[in-house]
Amino acid sequence: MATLLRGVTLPDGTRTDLTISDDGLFVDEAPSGAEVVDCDGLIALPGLVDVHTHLREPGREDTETVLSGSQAAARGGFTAVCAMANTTPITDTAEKAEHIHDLGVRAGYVDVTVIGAISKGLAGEQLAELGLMHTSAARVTMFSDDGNCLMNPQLMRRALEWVKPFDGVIAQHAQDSNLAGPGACCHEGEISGRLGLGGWPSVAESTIIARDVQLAEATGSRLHVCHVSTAEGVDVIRWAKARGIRVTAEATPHHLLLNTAELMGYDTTYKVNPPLRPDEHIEAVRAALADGTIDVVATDHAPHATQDKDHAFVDARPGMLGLEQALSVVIETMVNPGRLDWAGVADRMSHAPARIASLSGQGRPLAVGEPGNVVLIDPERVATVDRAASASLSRNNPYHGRSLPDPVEATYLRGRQTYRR
Ligand SMILES: NC(=O)N[C@@H](CC(=O)O)C(=O)O
Ligand SMILES: [Zn+2]
Ligand SMILES: [Zn+2]
Repeated sequence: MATLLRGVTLPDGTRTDLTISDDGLFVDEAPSGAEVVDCDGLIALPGLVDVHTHLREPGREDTETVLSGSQAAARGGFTAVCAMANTTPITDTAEKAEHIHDLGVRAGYVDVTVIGAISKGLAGEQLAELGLMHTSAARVTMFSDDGNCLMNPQLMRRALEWVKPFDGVIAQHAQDSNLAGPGACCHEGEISGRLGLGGWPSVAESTIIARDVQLAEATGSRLHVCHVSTAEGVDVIRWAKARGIRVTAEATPHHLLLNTAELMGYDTTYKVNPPLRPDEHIEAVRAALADGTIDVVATDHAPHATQDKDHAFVDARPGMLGLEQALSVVIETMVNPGRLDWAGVADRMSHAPARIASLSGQGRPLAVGEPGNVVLIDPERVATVDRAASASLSRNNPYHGRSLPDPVEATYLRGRQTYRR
């Protein structure tokens, strides 16, 4: 059915009517019989795009399926997510990529784009079927061993060379475990010492980024840096961009809001890779997102079962949820303090991620002739996060009990409503 969003405010502040036709495109005139939605006080953003989502299907459907993760994404205002390759089995062949692509189409809540593994089995030894995954029906353009850092520089170089002809991108989980203390699970510093937890120094991140941007320069290929969490990492990316190296980077909501002190109670909800950092790093990440050194916000939505989190801190699985509160955290940390305006949010959470993932029908302007992908938000609304009130099958929500913006009123994927409060 056609939809008329009456009196909605665009990211640039202008007020207008937006109409989406039956066939899912923005059009000039509302056909008779269009559903009219009163958008007084609401802002329309282009549907959000997440370049870093963990759906756990196949393998751990008890923690997330393509369907449940897609529903969580729609609730968070997303119209597209990119599904990471560290499922069971690993997404390292064309056939496995097509399977996940099909599940995404069948679910129908968001466009699910498949990220392929760089190395077979994420083992870091041999390249996966990069070319075949790209030419498959899944049209994979982004590859990542996320969960593991691709350590072998030779393999990294080859992967960058492989994807260059089709302008693919290699996404790196930059974390050198050779620099980590035994059982590392906390930022290396005062708190890791007090808690007796193994530490990840910030240079474990920045030294890998430094290596990889130089390989990207040497090959002329595109590198994307996952979950940048350190001031040193930001500095290297800023240097690389100034040189014209083709590097993009993401920040997660949790690294924008939460600091190392969350670990003081040994609550394993806060165990994540890379670890939560002290305030000076959070400030560097926020500043980099504001000035564009970090291109996008990506959730790193990482669902885990309670029984996989209910362990001593060192043994619990790392990762936390992100899809449903990503925009809330960006409003709290970037918009409300005046560091990003709504056009900036549209860029960091829709336009730029769609460009990185080569999604031609996503991240487009809210304009006649474009696909009707849109999220309606109430910028004033605030609520207490309840981990039980979630479309995700997992409950490792790090924002549980916090008062945060609660903006998402409705999400439309090519004109079809995929979420309504
Ligand atoms: N972020 C995490 O701590 N965990 C992720 C993997 C990853 O993003 O590295 C997961 O798959 O659970
Ligand atoms: Zn990672
Ligand atoms: Zn991840």
